[in-house]
Amino acid sequence: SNILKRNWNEVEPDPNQLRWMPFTVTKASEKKVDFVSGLHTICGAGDSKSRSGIAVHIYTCNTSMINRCFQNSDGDFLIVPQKGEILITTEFGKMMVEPNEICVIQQGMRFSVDVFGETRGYILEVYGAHFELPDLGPIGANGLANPRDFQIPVAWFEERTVASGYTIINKYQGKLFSCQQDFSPFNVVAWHGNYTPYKYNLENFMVINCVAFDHADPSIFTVLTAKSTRPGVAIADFVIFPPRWGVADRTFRPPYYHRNCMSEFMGLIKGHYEAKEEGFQPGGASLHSIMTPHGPDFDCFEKNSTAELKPERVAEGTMAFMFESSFSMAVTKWGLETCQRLDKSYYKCWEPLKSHFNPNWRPSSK
Ligand SMILES: O=C(O)Cc1cc(O)ccc1O
Ligand SMILES: [Fe+2]
Repeated sequence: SNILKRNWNEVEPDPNQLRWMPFTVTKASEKKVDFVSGLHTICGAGDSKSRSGIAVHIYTCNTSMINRCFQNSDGDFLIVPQKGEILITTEFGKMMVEPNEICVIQQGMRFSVDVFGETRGYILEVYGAHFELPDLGPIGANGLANPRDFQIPVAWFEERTVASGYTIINKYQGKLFSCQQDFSPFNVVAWHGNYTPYKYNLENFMVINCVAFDHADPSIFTVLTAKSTRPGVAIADFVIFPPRWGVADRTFRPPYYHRNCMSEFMGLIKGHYEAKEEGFQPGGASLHSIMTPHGPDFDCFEKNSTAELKPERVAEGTMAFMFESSFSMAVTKWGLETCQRLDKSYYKCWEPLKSHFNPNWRPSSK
């Protein structure tokens, strides 16, 4: 696997807007790749040793893990399947996780992944913090991701001897180690407590959006957050762009053009992202780094500069998401070179932008 080996300085920093075409899934007939051998680190920052930082990984695989399991000693994994469901066996039981669902496997939990064909997804890893629901503030008692919709495994065990050897793979300080034993580690008969893996279906997200004017900060779409010690500044937020109604008056409804103090790594589970109908594809990704300008492409800008502002469905049939972090992320050599999926013409999507500013325009007195 292409797990980050040593540091975040393998390649020169690149502040440009970056976009990746869908990451390649190797065919099983060419080469068998399982969840662990198909893990690739694309970007991140910080360090698991000081318990501070994050990493974003892409997994692409075609084969189940057989008599092997994985344990991450460095942090928690938030897994976002994009293609193919994954059956995760953990010490707590099993979870089937499909695209449009997400799951969290915390630090140290051993798990094995079965797949059922070509499989791809995204992983947000945080060192030294756990994911939690965001504070709802003035939203109050309920909304966004509700606790009732999180599912945890039912205890399941096997007492299985593996004479040929069962391999435990341990990610420790960014490197993979392995050891062998002659039995399955999933021999936990019962458990209690609340340190468990869990999954969540993104369809259950109770979307809150602007109903008067202006474009709400997408933090309103936060599903889970890994908080830092500074209130309001997350280590990382997992944010989604679900199907919803757009009704704002006197407003350019798509995402605004902006630079900001967060790194925005985006992926697409299905459909089209509202700010980029073309080019940003399911199974691909983009990274807009701290203070790097970005926003809708030319086509989106033109369409929405003249569109009549009637109520309309936004993002129907799609699910884009963002790993948003206060860390300034480095991109790995795999991300920039080895994967060969970098879209070198990404910047061209903004080149035709024209100014529509008319200094003589006045609000009409209707
Ligand atoms: O950049 C993006 O596409 C993500 C995003 C969406 C939005 O609606 C407002 C701000 C923002 O960063
Ligand atoms: Fe943004």
